[in-house]
Amino acid sequence: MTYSKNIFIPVTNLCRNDCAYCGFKKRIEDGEGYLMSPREVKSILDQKGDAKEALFTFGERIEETEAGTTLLAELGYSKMTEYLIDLCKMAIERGLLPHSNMGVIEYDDLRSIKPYNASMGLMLETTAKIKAHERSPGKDPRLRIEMIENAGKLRIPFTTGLLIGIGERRSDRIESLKEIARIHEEYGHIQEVIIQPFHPKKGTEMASSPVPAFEEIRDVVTMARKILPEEIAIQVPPNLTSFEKLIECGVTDLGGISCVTMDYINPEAPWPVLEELKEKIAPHILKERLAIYPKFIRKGWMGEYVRDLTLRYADELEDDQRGKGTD
Ligand SMILES: O=c1nc2n(C[C@H](O)[C@H](O)[C@H](O)CO)c3cc(O)ccc3cc-2c(=O)[nH]1
Ligand SMILES: C[C@H]1O[C@@H](n2cnc3c(N)ncnc32)[C@H](O)[C@@H]1O
Ligand code: MET
Ligand code: SF4
Repeated sequence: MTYSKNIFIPVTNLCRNDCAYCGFKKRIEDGEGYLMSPREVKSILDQKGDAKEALFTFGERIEETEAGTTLLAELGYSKMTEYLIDLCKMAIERGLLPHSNMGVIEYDDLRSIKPYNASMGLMLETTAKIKAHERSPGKDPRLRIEMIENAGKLRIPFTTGLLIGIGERRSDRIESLKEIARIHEEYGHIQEVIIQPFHPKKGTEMASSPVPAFEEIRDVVTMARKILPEEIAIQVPPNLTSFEKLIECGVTDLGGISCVTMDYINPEAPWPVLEELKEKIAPHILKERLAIYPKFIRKGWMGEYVRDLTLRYADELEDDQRGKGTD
């Protein structure tokens, strides 16, 4: 069972979309929306401890909102990708491998940030047209599929996944998994697929929708293991699932775990302590990995500015894990 030691940087909670389940997105008008300044980001990066990954998360395309454009301009940028590049440079200088999830962005934007990232992510969520996405143009499955394909064309090691319990049917889950398998067959860049259960958030439209039953998550994981090629890891978040009971169905990864920052998307769900994780999965072994999987390190698919750091960390992990076998 693998995991990545990360720190979570929620760069902005402004967003052009409005997903009915999301408690992360906030509005300037309500006094809760923000765009972090470089100084704020720096202060999080400086608390990194032994983390090796910086997870940059965003609401989508804030340039398309008036408040977003204004706040970016105040920092001296006209595009979020330009700002992200500077944040990635800060992370790399401090020994962190960037993994960015900006939501749906254009091919040229993706290309511009690739050199500064070890890997990137975008949840497909579902191929179905659902009510929870009716105010979210960026959740059109065609756009998401296109972006995941673009990442493949650019040889970006990629994380995607399904969000379970947002109004999709079982047949939609199967179709979504088959779609990811199809894309991977063409480009070979998917390193992991997250099976993420919906968790209700106070004050959102889906605040009283039920969480998916454990049996449903187990069913999706089991189908994922059958539909996806063996080389793709299946990830479940350890703070939202009984991951130890899913090992037999094919879960091999717990994603990013932070000792410093909380899960800003699911703030009500604290990260488990590593020692507890180890006990829970025994006799299986918990093993640290990087934001980019070994296969893609061998292929040299990381961005050029994270190459040296990636190789150094890969060596270090290999040395640590030889003999010891754990940690
Ligand atoms: O690419 C993504 N990575 C997500 N990750 C990152 C993921 O866990 C790891 O950082 C990747 O596995 C890196 O390879 C999360 C990490 C958290 O700590 C909390 C939530 C997420 C959610 C996502 C996500 O939606 N997309
Ligand atoms: C970072 C990822 O978190 C997921 N996400 C957004 N809102 C929720 C929620 N209420 N419960 C679980 N996951 C959520 C989205 O799929 C996003 O891509
Ligand atoms: N807004 C992006 C998405 O939904 C990134 C994470 S959600 C806070 O895909
Ligand atoms: S889930 Fe992502 S895209 Fe949807 S509203 Fe929240 S931040 Fe925006």
